[in-house]
Amino acid sequence: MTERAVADDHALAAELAAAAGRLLLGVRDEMGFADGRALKDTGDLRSHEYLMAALAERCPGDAVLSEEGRSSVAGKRSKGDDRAPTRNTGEDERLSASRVWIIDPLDGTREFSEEGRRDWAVHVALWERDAAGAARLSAGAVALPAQGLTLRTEATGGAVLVRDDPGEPDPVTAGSDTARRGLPREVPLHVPAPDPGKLRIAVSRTRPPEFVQRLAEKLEKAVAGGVGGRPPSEGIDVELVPIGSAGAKISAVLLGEVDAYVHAGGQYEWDSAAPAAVALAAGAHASRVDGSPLEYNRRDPRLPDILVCHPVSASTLLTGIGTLGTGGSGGSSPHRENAGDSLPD
Ligand SMILES: Nc1ncnc2c1ncn2[C@@H]1O[C@H](COP(=O)(O)O)[C@@H](OP(=O)(O)O)[C@H]1O
Ligand SMILES: [Mg+2]
Repeated sequence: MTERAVADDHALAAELAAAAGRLLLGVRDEMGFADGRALKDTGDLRSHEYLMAALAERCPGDAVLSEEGRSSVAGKRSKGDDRAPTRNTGEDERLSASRVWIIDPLDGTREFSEEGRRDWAVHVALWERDAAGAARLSAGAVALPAQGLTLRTEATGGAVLVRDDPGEPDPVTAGSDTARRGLPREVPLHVPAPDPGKLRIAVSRTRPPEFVQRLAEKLEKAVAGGVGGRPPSEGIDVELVPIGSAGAKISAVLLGEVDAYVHAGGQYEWDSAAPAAVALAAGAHASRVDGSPLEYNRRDPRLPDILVCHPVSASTLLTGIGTLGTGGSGGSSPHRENAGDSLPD
């Protein structure tokens, strides 16, 4: 059963992601950074509870898959908060639902707990199956609360960048965001093309896949097809850029701060659903590292690898990954489900 409580799922996703982001900034202010473990747990749990309650109120009847609602952490507690997390929709009900919200209440939990870091995010995505059975991510929003930004899909099919508060100087977002001040509150978001002959690839700060270094070396020597207009086999100047949070890395691609995000070796649907929805709406390439589509709302939520980039770079990166021989996920095939996925923080 589906009861629609809102006219615009895109606006709702952005509203909830941004509100959870404000809540998380408040948790940082309230707790400080002395006890990182407690800060991470409290942030995870409070954002989860906020989003679960908001979705139950605004979209009763929709299913929800949250990182923090997994049955495996049903007994998880945070210091100072002794409630168990609200559970996700049951698996069978979720798999037969036509609308499923896939949320990561705090992506980049580790960075959230480190003072001064801005690379953490809130992810809110909507997966829908239509009457003909076709499934897709239909809406998504990624809030970057410490950067004062939300990236979201919109009803007309594109994506927009929303600045939290264009008028007010914000000490947290001062720094590199100064140049953005004075821009309109909402601007269309289109993935920028890379500079010719250059590729900045975002990787995990703490778990960069081993094969990405080899990919960089391969691309620097020669490539099967040119990047950004550079002729084939000239080689590319590759820079690996460590950033925390899948949402922050994919946002960095869409904001032109890097040119690609490559990950393998473990991740879950909630880590990529919202940023992939926004990336696709912004005209980016987003796929598994073997080029197959990202699929969501499956029984097993592991989705261990991803490539996001401008379409002009996709074949070069996919070909480069393919020639490494191990597949992107560090095993015999990029599709190998890594039974050893480490549990997120
Ligand atoms: N090998 C792995 N196994 C499981 N999850 C992983 C993973 N590598 C990264 N992730 C998850 O992907 C998100 C981004 O990671 P990173 O910052 O290292 O790129 C994090 O989500 P959370 O912060 O929500 O736990 C992290 O837990
Ligand atoms: Mg995550």
